[in-house]
Amino acid sequence: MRMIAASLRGVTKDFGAVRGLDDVELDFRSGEVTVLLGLSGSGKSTLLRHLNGLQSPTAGEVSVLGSRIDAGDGRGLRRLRRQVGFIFQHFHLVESMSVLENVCTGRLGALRGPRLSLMMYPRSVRAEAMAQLERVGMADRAFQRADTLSGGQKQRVAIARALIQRPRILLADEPVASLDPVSAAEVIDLLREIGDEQELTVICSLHQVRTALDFADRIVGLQSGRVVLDERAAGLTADAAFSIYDRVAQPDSLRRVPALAG
Ligand SMILES: Nc1ncnc2c1ncn2[C@@H]1O[C@H](COP(=O)(O)OP(=O)(O)OP(=O)(O)O)[C@@H](O)[C@H]1O
Repeated sequence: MRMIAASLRGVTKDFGAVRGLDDVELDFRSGEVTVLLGLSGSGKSTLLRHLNGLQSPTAGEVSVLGSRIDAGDGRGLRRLRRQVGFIFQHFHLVESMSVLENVCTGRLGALRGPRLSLMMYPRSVRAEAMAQLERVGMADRAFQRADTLSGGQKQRVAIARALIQRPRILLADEPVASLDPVSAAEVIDLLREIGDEQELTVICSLHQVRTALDFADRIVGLQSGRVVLDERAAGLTADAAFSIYDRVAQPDSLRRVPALAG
């Protein structure tokens, strides 16, 4: 029986009059790859941000690795966050820094004081950053500036930066949305391989339904902040997965907070 790595209990998130998440109840099992599907605005990013404490729920509880991430003090939150890697659509690398230094920044949370250059990182961190770059196939680019890389290469570096944190959970918010199909497939394959090797709990939002079915162990479909589908990927047909998009009405059907609805 797999442990629960993270859970949301009755999580609702309101942004003023807009409900971003609506009574979400989910457990994420350790070592499992879950893909979040849903239209733009359905709440995928909001859900991911709740799992690393970037956002707090309006109601409900979020637990990560056995601790409440929504209710901890600053120190507890930082400790938990170190175990949760985050990969973004637009990579969020420091473009003017070398690839190697970008990866080293993934360790900043565990080091005291600022690091103004690569040589200010301990040798052990630099060696580990290089090992992570080897793992993602980017070691030969270590001393290049990040802004000289292609999108697929940047995402590999961003993965290495997340891995140097030694996370137990890896969150990925549309990690291939900015990539060409070949680079996207390579990045998805890499995430799956690394997830399996390191027994990471991976929670990833995607817009590519067929890729999601190949990549994931489990598919969660969101619609206007609600979970409308929660199935093992292996038992799910593409038609059933696509149906979460069919069932949605017009984009202006964003659910309103009842008390404020006109
Ligand atoms: N900081 C915010 N302030 C106000 N509204 C927000 C904020 N963040 C999200 N929302 C709203 O919450 C809802 C869910 O947004 P979210 O970004 O989670 O959707 P998404 O499924 O990730 O969309 P996409 O696929 O475009 O990234 C949307 O209606 C969005 O406009």
